[in-house]
Amino acid sequence: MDFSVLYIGSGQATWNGAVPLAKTGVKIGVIEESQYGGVCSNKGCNAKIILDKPLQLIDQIKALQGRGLEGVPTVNWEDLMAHKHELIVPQDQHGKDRLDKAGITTIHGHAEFVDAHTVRVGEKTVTANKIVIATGLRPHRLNIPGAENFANSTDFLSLPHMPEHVTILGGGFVAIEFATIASAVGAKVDVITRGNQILKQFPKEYVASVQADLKQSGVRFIPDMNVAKAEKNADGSLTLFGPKEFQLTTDYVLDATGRIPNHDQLNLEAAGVKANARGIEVNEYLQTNVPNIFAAGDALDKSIPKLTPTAAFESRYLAAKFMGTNEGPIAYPAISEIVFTSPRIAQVGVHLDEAKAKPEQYEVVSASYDGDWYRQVENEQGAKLALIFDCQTDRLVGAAEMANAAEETINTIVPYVQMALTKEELNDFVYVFPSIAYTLQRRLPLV
Ligand SMILES: Cc1cc2nc3c(=O)[nH]c(=O)nc-3n(C[C@H](O)[C@H](O)[C@H](O)COP(=O)(O)OP(=O)(O)OC[C@H]3O[C@@H](n4cnc5c(N)ncnc54)[C@H](O)[C@@H]3O)c2cc1C
Ligand SMILES: NC(=O)c1ccc[n+]([C@@H]2O[C@H](COP(=O)([O-])OP(=O)(O)OC[C@H]3O[C@@H](n4cnc5c(N)ncnc54)[C@H](O)[C@@H]3O)[C@@H](O)[C@H]2O)c1
Repeated sequence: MDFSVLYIGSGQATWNGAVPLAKTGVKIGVIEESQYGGVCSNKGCNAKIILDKPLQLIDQIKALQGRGLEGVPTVNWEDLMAHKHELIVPQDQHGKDRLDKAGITTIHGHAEFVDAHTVRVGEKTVTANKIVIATGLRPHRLNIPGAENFANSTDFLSLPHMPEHVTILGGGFVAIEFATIASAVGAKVDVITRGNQILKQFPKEYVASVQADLKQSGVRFIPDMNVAKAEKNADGSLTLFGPKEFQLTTDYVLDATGRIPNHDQLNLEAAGVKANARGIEVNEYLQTNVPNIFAAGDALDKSIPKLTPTAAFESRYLAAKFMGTNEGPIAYPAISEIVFTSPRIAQVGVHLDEAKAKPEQYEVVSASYDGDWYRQVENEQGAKLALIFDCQTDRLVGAAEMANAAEETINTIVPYVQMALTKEELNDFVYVFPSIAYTLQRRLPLV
């Protein structure tokens, strides 16, 4: 065999585990058809946050107008994009260097199964004892006439100039994060959804508040609309058509209707690996129905969110399994997630809406930060936190926050939920002061 372990794909689901595994002397190969490091490093989280962060700063500066700050900076999208390119373009090479340095063999090209131990890349075939499918997702494209004129998230993240009028299809993460960015940069933004709810996995109350803020800043939401076709006009604009004579002309359409697995291009049948429209089917050891073939990351059919930290966790789990240091099934910790709106919404563990629906099982301790002196320093209005306790054990099982720094608060809470601390134990920490985490402790039920 050419390799002990062969990974297909080089994203978070691969390198987090492959690098430490290679350091133990295991012979590893990685096949990547596009950029090393995968979506997050090259066309996902990292690029998005570079474009988002300065816009969040502007919001914070706006909140302090007349309170010591005068004048609001304007965004120069072209310069911001150049800054993004400067940081993101080298990621492909960094991704390859990381693998090279660990002694991993990299192969650039499209991988397809020949059989359960053999993979073809162009003219070449390679063999391995174990194979990990970590091929991720690609943008879904609406199946309607004219959809070839729509942009996807990768296009938006390299948009050279912000169009005057941006229309976004979908109400998930990409749709709402990119609507936030486009609107803050000054575009007129429409968000068209086939249902009437956006960001379904986040607390309804917080989502309604963020949506109201977006509306206030000019974003127009068009719910319950299935766009049926698009036509390109002579001036380059696009006209969308829908039922009940719906018609909308815009400069740019972003198709943010989700992401689909790449496994349909792997010739899985040759290896006999089972998969469905959601991803590769695995057991609790991330093993497919073919014993020497495993899968990790976004490529999986899984119920937990398809995110960078979950892909990285699965990658490390598989490496530990291959090293023989973890023989057990995968045991996911409390999962946290965030949507980068302004303010952010973040959560960990049991979801707030589920807790509210089951008062006999969960106690919800809600707190508003309004009036909190440290939030007044930044004049932040409307920030909210909810802590969720299990009624029987009195232990913390979840939390949600809507605030500018929600990522930091929720990260502070992640270990508490993971360790299922009691209210008393939550008070046994001494934080630096003044700080966001200290503010959080002031919101705990016993204080
Ligand atoms: C716009 C956007 C923003 C995001 N923001 C966040 C965020 O803020 N926080 C967060 O946690 N997550 C975010 N995500 C999700 C995150 O990027 C993914 O969960 C993560 O990248 C999954 O890693 P992965 O290794 O499973 O897959 P990927 O990163 O998709 O890697 C799979 C790799 O496999 C390669 N590949 C596929 N098929 C083949 C083949 N046949 N042969 C060879 N190579 C192949 C692909 O080229 C790709 O490089 C975002 C995603 C997008 C699109
Ligand atoms: N902050 C973050 O962690 C972050 C940010 C961006 C993306 N991501 C990840 O990237 C992935 C993709 O995000 P996304 O926003 O593309 O997908 P998504 O699944 O979050 O949202 C897709 C949206 O498109 C709608 N939709 C689906 N099919 C449709 C159709 N035929 N017609 C009209 N609307 C349709 C859905 O109702 C939903 O509102 C997710 O796995 C997400 O976890 C995460």
